[in-house]
Amino acid sequence: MIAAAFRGRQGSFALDATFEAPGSGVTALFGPSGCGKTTVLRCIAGLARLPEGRLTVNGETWQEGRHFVPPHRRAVGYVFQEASLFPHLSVRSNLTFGLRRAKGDRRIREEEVVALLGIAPLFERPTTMLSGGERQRVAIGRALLSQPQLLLMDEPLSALDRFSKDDILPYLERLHAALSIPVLYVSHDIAEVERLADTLVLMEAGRVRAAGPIAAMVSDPALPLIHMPQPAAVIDGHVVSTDARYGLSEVAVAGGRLIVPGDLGPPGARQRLRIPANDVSLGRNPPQDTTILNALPARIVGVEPAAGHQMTVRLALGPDGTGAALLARISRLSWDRLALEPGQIVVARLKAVALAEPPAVADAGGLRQP
Ligand SMILES: Nc1ncnc2c1ncn2[C@@H]1O[C@H](COP(=O)(O)OP(=O)(O)OP(=O)(O)O)[C@@H](O)[C@H]1O
Repeated sequence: MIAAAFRGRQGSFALDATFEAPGSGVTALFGPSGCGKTTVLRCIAGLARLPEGRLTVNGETWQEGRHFVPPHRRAVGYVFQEASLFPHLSVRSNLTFGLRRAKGDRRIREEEVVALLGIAPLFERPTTMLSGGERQRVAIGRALLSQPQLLLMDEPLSALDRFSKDDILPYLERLHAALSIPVLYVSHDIAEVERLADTLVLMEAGRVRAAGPIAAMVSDPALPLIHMPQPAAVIDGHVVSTDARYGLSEVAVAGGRLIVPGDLGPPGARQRLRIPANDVSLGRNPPQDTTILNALPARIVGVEPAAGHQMTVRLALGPDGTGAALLARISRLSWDRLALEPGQIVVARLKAVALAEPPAVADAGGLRQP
């Protein structure tokens, strides 16, 4: 468990941020530019010290009153927007530098990090001959090999172009699945956060507006996320079966089963599904003669007005309407024509189910501690 509370000023900026994050998994700090996300990470790393601060990380107190553990004594891995690799060293030597900084037990093993991030083919290259995405993978590897208790990532993808982002995201997803240490991940890209995070800390103007499990936060009508132009539901599930002939997998989620493109791994493998509200339509009856693969019963929980005479309908999957939260963006006209109202059981039709598909690299499951 990470418990943080930082209060004070940096120049004209006032920070008053208090939150708790689980001791494992990815916690995203999300909010508009200038709301204080980087400042919070710097306080956690000990690079900034506000007059009032309290920080405990998995039972160790790093800051309280006058007690302040200096940055070099905090077991923190820090990955920045632009990878700051040593230009005169090869990839291998950059990684070894991380290992040399390691204190205490070497819980995170080099072979595992290399496999997880797909770095082996890059070993002998000078870092000046890497793409942006490759540089970030090496920077993440180096940070992990310093054996941190906590990994801090500050917009690690924001300096990358779309292609490099798409290249590196699956590696981050694998990292997430294999890593036992907690990750604090700063981003202002909600789609990225929805793919990676378990917990969301929503910041606004130096304060924490709300914090909690991401699936609940993205569909909470009291929070701004559902009111954004392209809201999406986040649903975690596990693979039930795969069908090689059709290139599909069946994923069980609370309240139903979804058919998803691709081979998503063996039965039992966990999968995160991100379902944009614009890809969900509603009907009163099961569809007939349609190419849509996923049509599931769901209960209308509530409805929020959206721009352009549209509505965002909040749903709970399952014939009894108690399953995972789903969102549908429909026109006001459709809502009236179908005479929809909260409490009704409807059929949600999912046009596409985007999800986090892990890359085909060697297994690095050993990273997870027992
Ligand atoms: N050392 C400093 N002295 C004075 N002001 C600072 C200092 N560091 C940051 N700020 C200001 O504090 C505010 C919060 O900055 P911060 O970088 O933490 O925001 P952010 O949410 O990470 O933004 P972004 O998403 O753009 O990176 C900004 O207004 C910034 O200009």
